Amino acid sequence: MRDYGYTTAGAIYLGWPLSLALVLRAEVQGLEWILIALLGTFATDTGAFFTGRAIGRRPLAPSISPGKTQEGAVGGFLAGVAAVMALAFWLDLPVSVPESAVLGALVAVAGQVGDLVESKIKRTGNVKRLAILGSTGSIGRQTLDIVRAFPEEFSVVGLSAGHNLDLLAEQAREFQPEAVSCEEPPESLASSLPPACQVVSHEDVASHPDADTVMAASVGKAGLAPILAAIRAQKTVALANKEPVVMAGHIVMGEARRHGVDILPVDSEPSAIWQCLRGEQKDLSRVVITASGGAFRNRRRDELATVTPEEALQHPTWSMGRKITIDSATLMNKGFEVIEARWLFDLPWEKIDVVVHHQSIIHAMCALFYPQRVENGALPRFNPVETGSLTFEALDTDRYPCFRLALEAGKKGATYPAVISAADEVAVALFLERRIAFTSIPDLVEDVLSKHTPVSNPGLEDILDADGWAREAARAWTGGHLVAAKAFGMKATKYFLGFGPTLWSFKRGETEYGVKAIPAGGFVSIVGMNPLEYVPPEEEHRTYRGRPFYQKSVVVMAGVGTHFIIAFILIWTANVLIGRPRPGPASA
Ligand SMILES: NC(=O)C1=CN([C@@H]2O[C@H](COP(=O)(O)OP(=O)(O)OC[C@H]3O[C@@H](n4cnc5c(N)ncnc54)[C@H](OP(=O)(O)O)[C@@H]3O)[C@@H](O)[C@H]2O)C=CC1
Ligand SMILES: CC(=O)[C@@H](O)[C@H](O)COP(=O)(O)O
Repeated sequence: MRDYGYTTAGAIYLGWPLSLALVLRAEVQGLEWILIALLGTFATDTGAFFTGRAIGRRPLAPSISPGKTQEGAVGGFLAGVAAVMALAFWLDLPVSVPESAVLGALVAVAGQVGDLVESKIKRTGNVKRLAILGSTGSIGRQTLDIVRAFPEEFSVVGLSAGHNLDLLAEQAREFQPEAVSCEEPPESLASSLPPACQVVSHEDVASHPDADTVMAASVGKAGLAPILAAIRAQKTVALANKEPVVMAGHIVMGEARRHGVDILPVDSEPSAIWQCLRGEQKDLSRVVITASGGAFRNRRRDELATVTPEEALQHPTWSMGRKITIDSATLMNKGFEVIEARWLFDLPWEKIDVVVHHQSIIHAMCALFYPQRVENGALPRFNPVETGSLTFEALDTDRYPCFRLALEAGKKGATYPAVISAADEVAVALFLERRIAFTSIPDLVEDVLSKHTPVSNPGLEDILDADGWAREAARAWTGGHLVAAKAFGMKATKYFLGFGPTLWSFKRGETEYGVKAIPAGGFVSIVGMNPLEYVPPEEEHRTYRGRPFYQKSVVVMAGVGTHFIIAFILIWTANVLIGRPRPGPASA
């Protein structure tokens, strides 16, 4: 009965006023009167939005639409009246100035009341108002596909992305959010957005007053601050972005408890656990997380040193973003999921097991519709006959050092999880840029972890410090091999200090030297570092790969030695410029 009621009311609410437009159109100057109604409403909305943003303080109707303010309502009213008066004059309508003012007032009030009614309908009808972090990524785009498929269930209030501004602007034009954020200067985006859409910070998108649910789908550490902002603003968080929980699980979950916020896992493994448990955690003896085994599950270990990023990005069952796909191939992703499960479900480590399950069937994803489950016709139905047999195998942890490292870091706690997350982010980026081999990912991560001085019971500041330190240490890992390479006649094509966009460079001989924007570490590119790289036959004798083992070792060790020298120079400089603390008299 209720559904019939809603359907009939919807048809009347939309159909009846629209039918009046047809009646109006048939009148003398009908088109002009319709224009007055439309443009007057548009001016009211725009005036309310900008006034509210600029000086809005006092809420107008917080239980219906928390984003609207009394100041905005006044600004909208004045803008509506002014617009209708100007239009009436310009379109030469048969009304006096006072009559056009009254007409403007009616349009402005009706427009704002209509807005509130719409908000009330959305609230009553349980429309979820989403802020999507990482909207241009794999999970973000899938989330928007769901919004497209179920427009009556969701509205989009905010979108946040990194650097893909074309797609972000396209999404904003389609979904008309109130706010967007990105990692580029606001002016590079603002002109391609709809007029009422503002560029704000990621935290502002996540805590937008009109949003009730935040889909956290940015990658790596980028999501940490926005997720905390969402929790503190008491939004429900649908969590795909696992790294913030890995880095700072005790802080994220502690804040969620303190603010009474639900964290709904989107990542398929914790989501499956969550759906099985449904709040019942008593007498749980074991949780099993499945691992696909990643892109190289059928490769021999001795083949892994030469695999390319393109091969590593071929996940056997999923199409996902680049970082998680590489993490899946190293099984760092599985280690992170164990840490994530430990925090999300408050489980002791010994109750979480991982098994290899090549078919990746034992998973689920339904956080957006929580607490309901909704069938999505766009997805293929599970067919057990077509799927065939499901297999489960023990995980060979020797084969996947990253899994072991993640678990060790998780169990040690302190700032180690933040360090492994940061070092892994850098290592994966370096591998994707072909600066290190696939097998160097665990070497780099282990080396950075081994150099870390942990802080126990870390606060957010300690975690951010550890993150920054680990990133620098990870970037420095590749630098400093140039001199030795040249000494052996290898062809070094680039030697840069720093990472990211090039600030300044010059070419001398066959090598480009320069400085990049992010002042941490550096790198050298030597021809033939990747055994599969194509090199013209006449240059083969100058490749890294063609050199005897001792020469390669010297080049590698020279990099390490350079780090010592840089560290020594930095400490010496600090001693000279700042001095050293003198022990004072002992106090009793
Ligand atoms: N893909 C999947 O199926 C699954 C993913 N996850 C997790 O979900 C998260 C997202 O994964 P996925 O969608 O694959 O990743 P993608 O790489 O496809 O997308 C990442 C998103 O984050 C944005 N982003 C990157 N850097 C920043 C930054 N500094 N500030 C703000 N936004 C940024 C990107 O923006 P832009 O592209 O504009 O630069 C993009 O929108 C990860 O933590 C992953 O582990 C979990 C389970 C499954
Ligand atoms: C789709 C999803 O949620 C990923 O976490 C996926 O499960 C990765 O699987 P593997 O790490 O087992 O390859």
